[in-house]
Amino acid sequence: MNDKQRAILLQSSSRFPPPPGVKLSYGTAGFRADASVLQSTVFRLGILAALRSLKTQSVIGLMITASHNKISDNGVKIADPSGGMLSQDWEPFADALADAPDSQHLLQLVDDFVKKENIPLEGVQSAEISLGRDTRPTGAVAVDMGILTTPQLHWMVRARNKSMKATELEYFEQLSNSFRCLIDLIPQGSAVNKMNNKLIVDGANGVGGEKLELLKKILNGLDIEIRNSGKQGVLNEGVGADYVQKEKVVPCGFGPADVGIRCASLDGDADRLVYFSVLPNANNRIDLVDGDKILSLFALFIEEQLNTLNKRDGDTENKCYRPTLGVVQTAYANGASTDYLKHSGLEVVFTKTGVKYLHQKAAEYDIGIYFEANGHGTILFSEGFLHWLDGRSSELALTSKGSGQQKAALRLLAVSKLINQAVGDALSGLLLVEAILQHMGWSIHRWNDLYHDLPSRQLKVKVVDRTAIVTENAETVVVSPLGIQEAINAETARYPRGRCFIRPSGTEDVVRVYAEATTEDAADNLANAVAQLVDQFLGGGT
Ligand SMILES: CC(=O)N[C@H]1[C@@H](OP(=O)(O)O)O[C@H](CO)[C@@H](O)[C@@H]1O
Ligand SMILES: [Mg+2]
Repeated sequence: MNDKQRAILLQSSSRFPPPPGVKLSYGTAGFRADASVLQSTVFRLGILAALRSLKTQSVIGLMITASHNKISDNGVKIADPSGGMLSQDWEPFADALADAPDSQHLLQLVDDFVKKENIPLEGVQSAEISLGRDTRPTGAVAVDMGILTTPQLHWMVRARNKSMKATELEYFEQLSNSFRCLIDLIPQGSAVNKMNNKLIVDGANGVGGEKLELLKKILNGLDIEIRNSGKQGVLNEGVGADYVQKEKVVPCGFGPADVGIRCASLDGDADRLVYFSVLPNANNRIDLVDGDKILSLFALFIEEQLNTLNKRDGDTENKCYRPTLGVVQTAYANGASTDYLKHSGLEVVFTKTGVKYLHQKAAEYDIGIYFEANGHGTILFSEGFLHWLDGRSSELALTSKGSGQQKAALRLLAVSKLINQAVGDALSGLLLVEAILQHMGWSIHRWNDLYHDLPSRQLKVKVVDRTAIVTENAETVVVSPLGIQEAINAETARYPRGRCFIRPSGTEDVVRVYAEATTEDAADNLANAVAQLVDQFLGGGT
C-alpha cells in the first residue's frame, strides 16, 4: 500500500471503531449479530470484498442480510466470482479483520495480507462490488443494487463474471423461459387436476414475496397466491420457512380454509424453501414437505431424465454418457430421506452444516444435488456435462426430433437454466418443484408420500462457551469434551431407530440438539435427555 492508501484506510476506519468486547466470526454463513454492533464489521468486509475483487480480477458480491434471524439482527456475507460462497481459505482473514482492535492493527493486517496474497493494488482494473440487501430497516446503504433476494445477488455476480447481462429482468426472464420450456415438455395427459393447481406462498414478510409478485406477472400457467409479502406484518415473525420447518405449524395468515391446498414458505431473504399442507382439525399443525423431500423430488426427476436419455435404442456406446450424480445432505437430513435416496440407488454423501460445505461437495459431481433439511439447496451441473448435453441435444434434434431422448435432453438443459447455479434459491426452486409436480401429475400429498419422515426434535441449549464442543465426522460425533459422546450414545441406544447429535451453532450463541426416533414422544424424550447432558457437561449460560 502507498502512503495515500494507508492514510485513507486509517482515516476511514477510525470512523467505524469496533464495539468493545464483541468478537465476531464468519460463522456458517457470514457475520451475523444484533444490527447495532455491526457497523465496523460491514465496513471491514467492504475492504475484504474490494481486495477479493482485485485479487480475482472479478466482480464480487456483498449481501447485507441476516436471513431467518429476527428483524433486529443483520449480517453481511460475500459472494465469490463463481457466485458461490467466499472461498473458505479467506475466512481466517475475514475473522481477523472483523476482530482487529483498532485502525493501526487493521492497517497492519491489510498490509500483510496484500503482500502475502500478492494483490495488485495499483493495477489498471479497479475493484467492482455488487451490493444487495434484504428488507431489514438496518440494511439501508447509499449506492447499491437495490432490494434483492440473496440468491438474486449471487446469480448476478455469477452472470456478470460470465460476461452475461445481469439485471433483475434477465434473472426473471431466464427463470420464466426455462420454466415454460419444462411445462411445454410435459407428456400429454399428466396435467395436475385443476383442483390442485393452486399454490399459496408465504413470503415471510420479506423480499421474496415482493419478487415473486414481479415474477408472477411474466409467468403463465401458474396459479399463485402470495401472502405475507411484507406490506404488513414483521419480517420472519411467526412466518417464513424457518418458522414453518422448525415449529411445524401454519405461518400467520394461513388457517383452516387452506386445508389440503399446496402451500410453500420462503425465508426472509428467499434462499430457503419448504412446502406444507394444512392438516384438517389439527390445531394449526401441518404436513411439512421439507428440503429433504424437495431434494428427493429433484433427484427422482433428474434420474428419470438420465435414464431416458441413456436408453440404448441401437446407439453406439459413446453416445451414452453416464454423468456422475451425487446427493449431498447434512446430519439434519431426516433418516427416512437418506434411506429413501439410498434405496433409489443414489450416491449420498454428508458434509458439515452450512451451504458452503454442501455446495463444495456437490461441485465434485457432473450433477450434484444438495439440500439442507431447512430448504436451502440447489442442483449443480458441471461445465463438461452441460457441454456434452448441448451437443447431444443438437444431434438428437437432427436424428430423432420429438423422441423421448431428445425431450429428456431438453428437460435437463432447462433445469440447468432454471435452477440457480450459484446458490440455493427459493424462487427458482419453487418453479422447478411446480414444473416437476405438473410433469408427474402429482399432488402435494402424492409427493409427500415418497417416504414418511421419522419424528424428530430440535432443541437449543445455552451454555457458557459453545466453542468447547468439537465435532468430527460431519458433526455427528463429539470428540471434546471427553465423555459426552459416550453419554449421548448410551441415551440414544435406549430408543429404537434413535439418532441424536449435538453441535455448536454457527449463527447463534447456542448448542443445537437434534434427535430422531420412531415416535414423537421418543424423539422429544431423547432430545430432552441429551439437552440435559449438554447442560451437565458444559454448564448453563446466563
Ligand atoms: C439446524 C439449522 O437449520 N442450521 C442452519 C443455521 O446454521 P447453524 O450453524 O446451525 O446455526 O443457519 C445456517 C445459515 O442459514 C444454515 O445453513 C443451517 O442449516
Ligand atoms: Mg436465508
